[in-house]
Amino acid sequence: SACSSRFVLSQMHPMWQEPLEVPGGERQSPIDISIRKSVFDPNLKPLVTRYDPRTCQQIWNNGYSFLVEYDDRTDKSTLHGGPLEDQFRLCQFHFHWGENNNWGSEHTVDRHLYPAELHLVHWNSDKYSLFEEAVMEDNGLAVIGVFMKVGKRHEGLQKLVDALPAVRHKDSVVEFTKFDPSCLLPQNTNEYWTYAGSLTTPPLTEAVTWIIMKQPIEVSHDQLAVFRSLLFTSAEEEVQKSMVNNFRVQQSLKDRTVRSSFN
Ligand SMILES: COc1ccc([C@H]2OC(=S)NC2=O)c(OC)c1
Ligand SMILES: [Zn+2]
Repeated sequence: SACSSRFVLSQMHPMWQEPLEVPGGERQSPIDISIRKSVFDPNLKPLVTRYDPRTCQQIWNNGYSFLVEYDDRTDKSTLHGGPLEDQFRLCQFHFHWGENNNWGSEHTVDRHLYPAELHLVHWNSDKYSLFEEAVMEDNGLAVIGVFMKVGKRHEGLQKLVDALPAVRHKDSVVEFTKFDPSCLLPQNTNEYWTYAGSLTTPPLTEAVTWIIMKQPIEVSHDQLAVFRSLLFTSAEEEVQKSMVNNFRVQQSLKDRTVRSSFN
């Protein structure tokens, strides 16, 4: 699918150096979400996700995370509502995690770190015709962030976990079909925070309307351990590096307000 835009991601390497200045740099992600500083907005609508598992295509290890990629050539898997004015098309989801269960998420809530964070990536198909176009526009992307905490095994995630050994190395791809990503959403999707932000890896473009779920999902310790068995490095490289700590450091809120859909 277009949304992986291989040229961009392939230039990344695990410990990419943070660029000192990002063009604009007024709305960078991730951030710490301060509950008491967020502002309740009663006009925020419920989120509406309509995902068709038949659009699920493959899993790709891009050397920074692993992406589950969807066919985004038609409006079959979509997101609208919440803070969004337009309809957005699902193109991929991926995760960020740590080397242990003490850290790994990109966003934090009152400085609380989760062991991992899921990103469901959508682009504005009302205004643009390709992910590559949308990624350069300030209303181009909508990413749903879901925190993951260690607890009971997540049955829906297990199908994905079982496929990961096939994409252990950077640039490996495996067919992966009929997966409904709504099974990875918490049961309550009406409580979320939303703010204007950016991609958290190069190109770091300030194109993302963030929708961060208040309720985390539970996954087991063993399921997270399989994430950590992935490698940043390709099969040819002599020194293999575990794919862990693939998260960006927190960015300044600057002149932004985080809104909440709940009081
Ligand atoms: C070119 O496509 C990209 C590039 C980077 C990211 C990073 O930004 C966030 S958010 N997570 C990431 O890993 C991306 O995710 C939507 C998509
Ligand atoms: Zn991400």
